[in-house]
Amino acid sequence: MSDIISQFKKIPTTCISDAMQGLNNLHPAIKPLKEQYTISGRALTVKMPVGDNTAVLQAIRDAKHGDILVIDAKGDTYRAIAGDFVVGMAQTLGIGGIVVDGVIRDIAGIKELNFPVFSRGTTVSASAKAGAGEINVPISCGGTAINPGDIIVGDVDGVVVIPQALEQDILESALDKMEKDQQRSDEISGNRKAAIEYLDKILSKAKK
Ligand SMILES: O=C([O-])CC(=O)C(=O)O
Ligand SMILES: [Mg+2]
Repeated sequence: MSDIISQFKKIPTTCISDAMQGLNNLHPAIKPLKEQYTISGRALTVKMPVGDNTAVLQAIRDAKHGDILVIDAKGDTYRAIAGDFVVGMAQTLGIGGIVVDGVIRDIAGIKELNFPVFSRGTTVSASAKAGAGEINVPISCGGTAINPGDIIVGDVDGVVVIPQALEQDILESALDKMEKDQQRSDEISGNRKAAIEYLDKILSKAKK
């Protein structure tokens, strides 16, 4: 895992989101299949028509080790973009995780694989393999623009996208935010006097 990818992996998505003024998070309905799943890697983007997962298979075939498949399935919740067989192949070929603005199926089998999938949930019906779709093009996923190579970080709170051109600056601000959050908790949590002082300070500033 490259250095910047492993550094982002240690930062909660909430701090990364704060470093981007809350602008680049996917729709919060896109959640990990298991709470403990985390992902951090570069986006291999997939644009597919509703109900045709050919481009997902192409992306799995072409992915580099550690890539995160980010799939624009238009928010469709009727046709699964993959089940345990397709997800198993993604795992076998070294993909780092799957994020989809859509749904999956065979979730008992996918949970057994222990492979991180973030989706809108599950369904029963599969997609056709009709040959449409594109990979490695700019997409919109969960209401957010994503370009191939952007950094994707996901955890129990959701998924954030770090645009490639800004990644070093965002890393620094997110690390700073994480440290400040920790300091604030250490000083204030469980301390009644410090909590009242903190609230009074924020409230008086907000009401000016
Ligand atoms: O084959 C598909 O597209 C979906 C499926 O059931 C699997 O991957 O197990
Ligand atoms: Mg299946």
